[in-house]
Amino acid sequence: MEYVSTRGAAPALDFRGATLAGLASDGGLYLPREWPRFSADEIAAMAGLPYAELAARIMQPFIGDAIAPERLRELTAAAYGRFAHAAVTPLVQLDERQWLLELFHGPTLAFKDVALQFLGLLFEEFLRGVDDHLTIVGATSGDTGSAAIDAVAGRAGIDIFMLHPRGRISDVQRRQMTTVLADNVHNVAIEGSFDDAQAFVKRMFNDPAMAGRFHLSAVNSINWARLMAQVVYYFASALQLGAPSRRVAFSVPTGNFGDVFAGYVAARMGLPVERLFVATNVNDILHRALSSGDYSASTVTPTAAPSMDIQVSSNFERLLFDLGGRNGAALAEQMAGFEATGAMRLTNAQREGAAALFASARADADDMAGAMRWAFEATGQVIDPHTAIGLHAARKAEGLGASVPIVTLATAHPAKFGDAVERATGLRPSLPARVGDLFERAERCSDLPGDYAAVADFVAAHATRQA
Ligand SMILES: Cc1ncc(COP(=O)(O)O)c(C=O)c1O
Ligand SMILES: N[C@@H](CCOP(=O)(O)O)C(=O)O
Repeated sequence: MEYVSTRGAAPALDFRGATLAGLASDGGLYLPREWPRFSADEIAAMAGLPYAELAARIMQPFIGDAIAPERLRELTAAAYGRFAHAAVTPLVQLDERQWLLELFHGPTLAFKDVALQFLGLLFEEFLRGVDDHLTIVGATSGDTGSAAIDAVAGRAGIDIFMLHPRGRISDVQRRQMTTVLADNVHNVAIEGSFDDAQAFVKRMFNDPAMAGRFHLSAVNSINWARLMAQVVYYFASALQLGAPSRRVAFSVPTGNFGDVFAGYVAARMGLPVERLFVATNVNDILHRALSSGDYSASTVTPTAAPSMDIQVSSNFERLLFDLGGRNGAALAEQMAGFEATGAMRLTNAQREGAAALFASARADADDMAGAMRWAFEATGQVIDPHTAIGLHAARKAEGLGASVPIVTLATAHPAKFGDAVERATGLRPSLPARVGDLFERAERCSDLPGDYAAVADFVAAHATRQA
């Protein structure tokens, strides 16, 4: 399988190249040249497969001959063997129509583990026996950071630098990163928002002084391999609910548009997805873009769902590229306009294409707390604030046939956001034993100003090997 950049100017790469590169050299994001498709019979034949086997089946067409099928099955078995639930991503029924897809049974309690446990193994696989060293630079609003650090801490041939916005993530999220003291892990708290951190990361990939000197790589969802692994749980849940004979809708708490784009990919591969609900908090650029075509960033407002406090959604570019006829030059121009002014309008083709599958909803603080309360009081489920935003959208969903179930992606364990859950429900969820004595451990983190040069100097000073 060949991968092309959304901005059309970077060289096409194979799966290994796209995974190790992360971001394309023209500033674009890699996508497969075409979508592999499964027939209804092929999808039906996947029903009942163990998760690791299903993952290998779904991902093989994207990976091609970069990894042999037997080896891929070994890697997925190792990645998903670390999950605390035998089903890996179990489904829980809330009422006749509403379901939760629990994605937080991995080591760091958020959906990011599903892709990052696998990506850590992929990096190791691709670096084995070659003289190479990766300098991973990432940005996190709380969950990607801990999942990526867990996946690569102590691995040979890798340094990881993880930027988070100081004071804007929960204590559990921060400690899950800063208490990992492996030599190859560097946590950096910057002054500013997640968007600032993400902008520094992207700038570094396009800074010859850094990209020419280090083999930079990405663990954020700008890396295609992240999204590919997230496609699997759409298939897993839909199959359990009767796909391919039955259509299924999903409601996805959304920030960087990675998770919901994985749902779009599942639909392009043949999964009968009736609708994808893009659920945002008050940082609602995606809701505005999908409902009125206005993609304009404003200041990030801190909320009780901090992982979704995002205004510049990296993966939206992938959707605009795919819906806009895959014209890299036109998209590069559209994105350059956005980068210069902070605003852009979707074209008619992009709006109409999106409207065929996506709908959107925005939840404010009361909506979010209300959904947490409803889940607890009506169904006995304690859910986290991000999941609550998805559930709010799912419960408001209109225009779906009576037989269509709605699956809300439960993206984080409620104990990661204990204060907000307790405020809404009166119950404080306890941390699962697998995260250990998080609050007893020492922390290590460097504070930096919200300044690109300071971040680049820090990475250059601490990276252990140049390219
Ligand atoms: C708990 C949680 N829910 C939802 C999201 C949004 O996912 P995405 O950025 O893929 O849209 C994130 C962060 O990405 C998150 O950490
Ligand atoms: N919510 C994320 C933000 C980064 O998203 P990613 O999926 O692009 O890595 C986080 O928790 O860090």
